[in-house]
Amino acid sequence: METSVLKHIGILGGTFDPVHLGHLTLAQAALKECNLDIVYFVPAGEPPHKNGHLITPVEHRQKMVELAIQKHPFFELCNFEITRQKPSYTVHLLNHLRHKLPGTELFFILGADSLLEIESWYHFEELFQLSRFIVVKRDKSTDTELLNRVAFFQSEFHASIQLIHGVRMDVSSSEIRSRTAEGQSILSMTPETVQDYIKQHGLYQSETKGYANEHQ
Ligand SMILES: Nc1ncnc2c1ncn2[C@@H]1O[C@H](COP(=O)(O)OP(=O)(O)OP(=O)(O)O)[C@@H](O)[C@H]1O
Ligand SMILES: O=C(O)c1ccc[n+]([C@@H]2O[C@H](COP(=O)([O-])O)[C@@H](O)[C@H]2O)c1
Repeated sequence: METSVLKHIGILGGTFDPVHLGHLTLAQAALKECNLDIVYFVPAGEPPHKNGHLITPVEHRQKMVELAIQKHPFFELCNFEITRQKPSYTVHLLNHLRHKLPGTELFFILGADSLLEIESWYHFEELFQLSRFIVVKRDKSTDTELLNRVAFFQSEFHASIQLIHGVRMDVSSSEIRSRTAEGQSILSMTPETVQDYIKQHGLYQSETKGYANEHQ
């Protein structure tokens, strides 16, 4: 899409190991409710905080995102964090987009679980100056906890945070990985094209390893 006509750009960063319907629902809800022109999906080359499991090589994660969004006219892949310096700090991504896309408003999209941890992110105060935030509640946080944090970020850092309610999709990448490892179905958790890719490449065969068999 021609970037000069874009005014409101949504950015959904993630490990996407693998991408799933929760991500797509989140992006769709943000697009609609916040009048975004486009949502960029940004796979993290080296996710700063994901050290619980071995991350699948980014080429696979990127390909699965491409397959998941290929038919959606307002979703696009942004490969900035794949090609650039590691680890994938969001402050670098947002600074890059600010310079590349002057005159546009950036909206970083994230689940409430991520917002509640944002103070541990690299240069987190700067994030609130660079972008607005769109946050959707997942399952763990209570409303009070979330609302308190939002109020704190607004008063302390002049953050612009828009909460989206009523979008609830209880699916996670970790559940897909563990179900795949146990040989259970992941039907209706991620698009069919992604399910086929996971099968074809033998991803997530063991619970502790994210690597494809071909990389072991
Ligand atoms: N089901 C969901 N509903 C709302 N937001 C989600 C959902 N799944 C992921 N997100 C958000 O999408 C972003 C990227 O998520 P990520 O790629 O880490 O997926 P994940 O399902 O959380 O992975 P994992 O289970 O491995 O922790 C984060 O901001 C996260 O909060
Ligand atoms: O910048 C940071 O320090 C930072 C720390 C944790 C997560 N992030 C970003 O938050 C997004 C979601 O991360 P994750 O780990 O839930 O996939 C993704 O774009 C990460 O790069 C960013």
